[in-house]
Amino acid sequence: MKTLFKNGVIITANEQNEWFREGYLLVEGKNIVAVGSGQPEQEADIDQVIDLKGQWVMPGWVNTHGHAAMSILRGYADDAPLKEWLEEKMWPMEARFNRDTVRWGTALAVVEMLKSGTTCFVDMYDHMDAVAEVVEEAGIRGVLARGIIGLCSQEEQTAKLKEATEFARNWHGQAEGRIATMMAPHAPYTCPPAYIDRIVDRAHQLDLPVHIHLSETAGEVRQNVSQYGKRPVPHLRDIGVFERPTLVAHAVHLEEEEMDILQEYDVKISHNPASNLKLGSGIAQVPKLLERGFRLSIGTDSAASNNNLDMFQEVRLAALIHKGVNQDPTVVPAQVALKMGTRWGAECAFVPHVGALEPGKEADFIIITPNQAHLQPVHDPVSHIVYSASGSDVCHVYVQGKQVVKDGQCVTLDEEKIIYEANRVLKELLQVY
Ligand SMILES: CSC[C@H]1O[C@@H](n2cnc3c(O)ncnc32)[C@H](O)[C@@H]1O
Ligand SMILES: [Zn+2]
Repeated sequence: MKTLFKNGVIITANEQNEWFREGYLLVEGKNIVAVGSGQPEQEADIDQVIDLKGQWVMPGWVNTHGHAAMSILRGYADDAPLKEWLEEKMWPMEARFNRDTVRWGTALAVVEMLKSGTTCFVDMYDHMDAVAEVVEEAGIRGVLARGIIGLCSQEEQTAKLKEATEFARNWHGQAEGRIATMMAPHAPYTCPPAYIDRIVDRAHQLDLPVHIHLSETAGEVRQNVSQYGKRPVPHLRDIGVFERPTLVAHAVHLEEEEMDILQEYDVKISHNPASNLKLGSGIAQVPKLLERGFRLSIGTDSAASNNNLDMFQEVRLAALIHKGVNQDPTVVPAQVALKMGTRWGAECAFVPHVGALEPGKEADFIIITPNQAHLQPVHDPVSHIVYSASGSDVCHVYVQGKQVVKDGQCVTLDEEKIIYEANRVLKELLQVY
């Protein structure tokens, strides 16, 4: 099946740094087969032609860090620092989560993400079979890992590792290739070094990347130094984590030598500005990292610390906050922010076959209607996407060439039922609490 999307404004961060052009996108099955300016030379063998009438087409956002099921806890505990928020609020509630809680919390998050233009998300959580089933049904793309907290007995550690391994093995490549898996020790402060070593060994055996929280707060860095005599980056390097392709979340508190190490091992970074602000964790040194050549990505973290999953808002924040902090409006320009949310996001999530509109990539893209007061007049669509648009401007979403959002509504999931079920599972949680 070949579908031609014509008369659009094609917006993408390509390697030539051409940002947009009036033209067309040709999709065959799962893949983009042609992108061009003006009209295609011939339409003879095309099955379906969609006239975009000037609408904007861009790659779907890649959200490189989150915990989807925690949307159940959105607004449950605000205005607390990470340690207290985790230990006194999140972990006691999560201890009561079951497969059903995770299923409906994740479905709620996936509807929110798809409707706001995210076509791929990275997720670290528990009951991951339920997450993978939602991904399969929704038609979204997911890079999924069973998050492992090792503050428990040897027996429990072994059981968690077995579960993570089975999940990673069973689901990698499933859902027509839309699911990829990783191994995810939660953080250096929740996993003893010997346990991280075992998890990384398993990642080697399965040939999978590693995903881990890193240096989110100054407190955890201090704890790492007093417990292990090293800051978290050399600590993880010495355990051997970075011998695997690794994606770290946050990376707020880094010294120059730690940046050197991350660069030496080509470690990928997910920048989570809203969560870092809301939990009072700090602000990552994004301009410095970009200057060093890191191809950074952006993540929302969970709806319990953000408190939404709209990548337009996250990308806008990433573009704005560093200008203010550094008193320099030239840092993180709109084009770089767009790359972080799309092409570089895909690289950091180890799905380089998406994240851009070019032949050879899979057809994960979104369509935005620019005929709205807040998106007019148009000097530069990239500017409007980063600084003016929001998730509610997304009309249509395609993943692997298949439409999953039509006229702003998710066509693969039943939003009304999901909202009902999410409220039901929350009520059940609160009753036993
Ligand atoms: C073991 S599943 C994932 C685990 O991570 C917790 N979590 C959520 N947000 C954060 C964050 O910003 N830093 C560290 N850990 C976080 C979540 O509550 C789950 O327990
Ligand atoms: Zn997290």
